Amino acid sequence: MPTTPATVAATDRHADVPVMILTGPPGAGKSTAMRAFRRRFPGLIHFGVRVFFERQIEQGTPLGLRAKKFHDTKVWHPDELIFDGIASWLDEGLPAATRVVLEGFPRNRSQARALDGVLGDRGLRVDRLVYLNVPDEVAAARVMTREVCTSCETIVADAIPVPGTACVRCGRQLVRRPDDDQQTFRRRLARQRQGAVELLDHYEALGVVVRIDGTSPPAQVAAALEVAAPAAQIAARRIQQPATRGA
Ligand SMILES: Nc1ncnc2c1ncn2[C@@H]1O[C@H](COP(=O)(O)OP(=O)(O)O)[C@@H](O)[C@H]1O
Repeated sequence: MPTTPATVAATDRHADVPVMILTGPPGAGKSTAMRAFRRRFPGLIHFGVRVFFERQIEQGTPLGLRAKKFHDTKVWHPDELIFDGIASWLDEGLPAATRVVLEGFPRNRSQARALDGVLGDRGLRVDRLVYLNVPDEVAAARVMTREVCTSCETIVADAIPVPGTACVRCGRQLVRRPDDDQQTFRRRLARQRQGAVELLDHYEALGVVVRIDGTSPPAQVAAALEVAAPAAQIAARRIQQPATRGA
């Protein structure tokens, strides 16, 4: 898309909002680290494919209706649906956002390129990709004992899951995630590892990758994430570089 004065003005509106991707294998501790990170940065908007579409389904939105059949069959959502979701989420959240975090997304090079275009249309670009990594067996052990709250998304681990236990934070029911069975986990892990190679390659070429050891205690992971987070002023240089789609 050619850049005209009108599109430059439109895209520059969000030029000071830093964008971070937080990714890594299932069980690396992304959601846990994000809980601390969100508390630290008010005004942060946070996108995760699973949670975003679960909410859309609950609310019966047009995006939720499209997502339901993929959700029910545990099939990955098609890219077109995910990008429609991200675009609508960004357009709703950006006017009041202080920073943007995408968790567990994109998953491969083609999604990364498409994301760069969607962000570029809004004057944004990825300032940091944090890769939170753990060995496969650590990931497996964590995921097999993980329980999540049906209401506030608190995550509980390191205990033998007792279905029906109450959440310590809000008292609602804890459940196992439907995709946390051994077979689905192994499939997700293999696919994640495969996509990560080209994803890291893509963002390493842009000089934005930081790796964090997810086997460290949660407080240490949270501190490392805070250090890795892009500063708001990094984004200011984008004003000189109005985006062109697919560049
Ligand atoms: N640094 C950590 N050390 C030990 N256990 C952790 C750590 N971070 C997360 N966990 C636990 O591991 C499980 C997976 O964490 P979660 O944040 O849900 O991972 P992800 O979002 O990457 O799939 C959860 O049960 C969580 O409580």
